[in-house]
Amino acid sequence: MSRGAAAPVLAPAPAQPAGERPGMRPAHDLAIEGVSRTFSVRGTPFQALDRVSLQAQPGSFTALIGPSGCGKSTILRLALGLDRPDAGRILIGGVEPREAARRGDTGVAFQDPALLPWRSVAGNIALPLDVLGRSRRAAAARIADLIALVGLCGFEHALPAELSGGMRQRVAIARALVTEPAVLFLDEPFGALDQILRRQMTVELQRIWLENRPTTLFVTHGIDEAVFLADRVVVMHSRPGRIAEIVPVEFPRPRAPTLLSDPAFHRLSDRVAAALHGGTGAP
Ligand SMILES: Nc1ncnc2c1ncn2[C@@H]1O[C@H](COP(=O)(O)OP(=O)(O)OP(=O)(O)O)[C@@H](O)[C@H]1O
Repeated sequence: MSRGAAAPVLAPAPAQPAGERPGMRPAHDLAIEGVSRTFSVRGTPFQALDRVSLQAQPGSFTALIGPSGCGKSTILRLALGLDRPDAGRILIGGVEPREAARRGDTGVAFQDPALLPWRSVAGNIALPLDVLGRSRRAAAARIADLIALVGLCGFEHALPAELSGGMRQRVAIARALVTEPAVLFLDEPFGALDQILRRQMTVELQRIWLENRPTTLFVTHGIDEAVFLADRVVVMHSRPGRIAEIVPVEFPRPRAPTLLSDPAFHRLSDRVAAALHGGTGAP
């Protein structure tokens, strides 16, 4: 579905019109429909996901938060076509995840940036193009743009060992964007960073996302970063993994770092915390 098509049920429209640049591919919608997944753990069935349904409108930013083991990464693995659901289905722009991945319509960054140590910054960013058999030369301008976008000008030829943790994570985000994905998946991309860097990267991610506006599903344990970045926070509970509540976030964009100390921000964060802890608000 192209940007501007009729809105599916759950996702709110992005607060501002998407800032498309010439040549950018339009964002796709993401439809997770009644997805269940049971694993076998030492011969005993373990239901990781129970009928999870979620619709994300093109260009929307959804944060997914929940206790450890509630199935957040499992949802991402299914949406990336790395695993298959037992029931239900996932469609990305109307096609199955494996087909979307084959077309380069999905991009992903994980907590561990997993850069190839022998490749430069530019070489690591180009990796998905190599995997898809696309010309790196044709994408040279795109790679240079991404290096500027993530603030790494001057480090094009640096090796991962020569970068800080935050710089490596920026490379991973640029790599996730190199195919101009219509849907971007981020699995705790700042989970390994210290608190100060994590906050800086949260603000940076907003800037990067506003440039491209891919439909984004952002998995995090951080309530602050979920509320700061997202159009809505999807709260999951575990055993079995399911959606407990969806909290809309209506602060206008771009959101300034001062929002983090705004009483309205704290009220919303408290609401997410209460949903997370079963309505009790207990830590
Ligand atoms: N391949 C697998 N085989 C068996 N069990 C699995 C497999 N993958 C995931 N699980 C189980 O499914 C549940 C959900 O795992 P998942 O990694 O999706 O959780 P999560 O919410 O991402 O957790 P965290 O926040 O700790 O990363 C866990 O109990 C996990 O042990």
